[in-house]
Amino acid sequence: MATQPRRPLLAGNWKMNLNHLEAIALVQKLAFSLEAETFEKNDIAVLPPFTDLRSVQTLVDGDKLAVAYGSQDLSPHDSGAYTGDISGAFLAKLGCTYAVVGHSERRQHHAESDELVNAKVKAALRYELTPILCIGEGLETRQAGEHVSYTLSQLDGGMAGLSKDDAANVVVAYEPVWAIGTGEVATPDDAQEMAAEIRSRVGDSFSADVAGKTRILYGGSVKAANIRPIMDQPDVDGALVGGASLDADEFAAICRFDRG
Ligand SMILES: O=C[C@H](O)COP(=O)(O)O
Repeated sequence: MATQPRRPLLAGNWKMNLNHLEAIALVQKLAFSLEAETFEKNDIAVLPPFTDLRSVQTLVDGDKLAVAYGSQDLSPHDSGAYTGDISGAFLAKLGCTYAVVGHSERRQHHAESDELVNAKVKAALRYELTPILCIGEGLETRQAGEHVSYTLSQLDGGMAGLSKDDAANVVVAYEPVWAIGTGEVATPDDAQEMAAEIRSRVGDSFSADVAGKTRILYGGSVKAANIRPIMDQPDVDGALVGGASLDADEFAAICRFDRG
């Protein structure tokens, strides 16, 4: 296996789970159960609901924790008459490092198009938030053998119009929809196939240098028991974890992953 130049990222997407008090308890337990060496080798992040972010910020700042945090979405706009939306400016002020963009649940339940996702990627970058751009095919698309073209089309749409510098700051999360919350985990070969395709397309669209820097995560039913063979794939640089990130001990075990 080739030497990995990219720093692994293990990110826990809590989705619409855990209130701000539960958030404090989980982040405390996570941070204090992980060893310093885990934070030295891997980037660890939690992605709570918006309403938890101020509490997480206060905890992380107050106790000088090495856990990063971010949002699950953001507005494509900076400010104004957009009732219910949250600006990247607000998230940056709260100390967020990351913003998830284009999660399949937003694409499904909020009809988010590639154009909107692209605008959100750009909004995150305007505020120096690292977008975690989610892409991935549904079951029918995979069964039709069109998963590569479908997923790369989402990648092209999400990263359209970025400069090379901005593109290098995007984290791409490949999340096959059929593996999300289903217990159906993609095989390590599936994850590697798509991660390699994504890296290759980033190289074609931007440059080999950008492709070499781009972190590509796998997401979909990741648990401590199945992360190793997925993370052993040369183009997989981490995981976007849903359900298993709601349990501090389980997520800590995932975070301890060592690429070796
Ligand atoms: O963002 C996380 C993914 O949707 C994966 O969720 P899951 O680990 O519960 O399958």
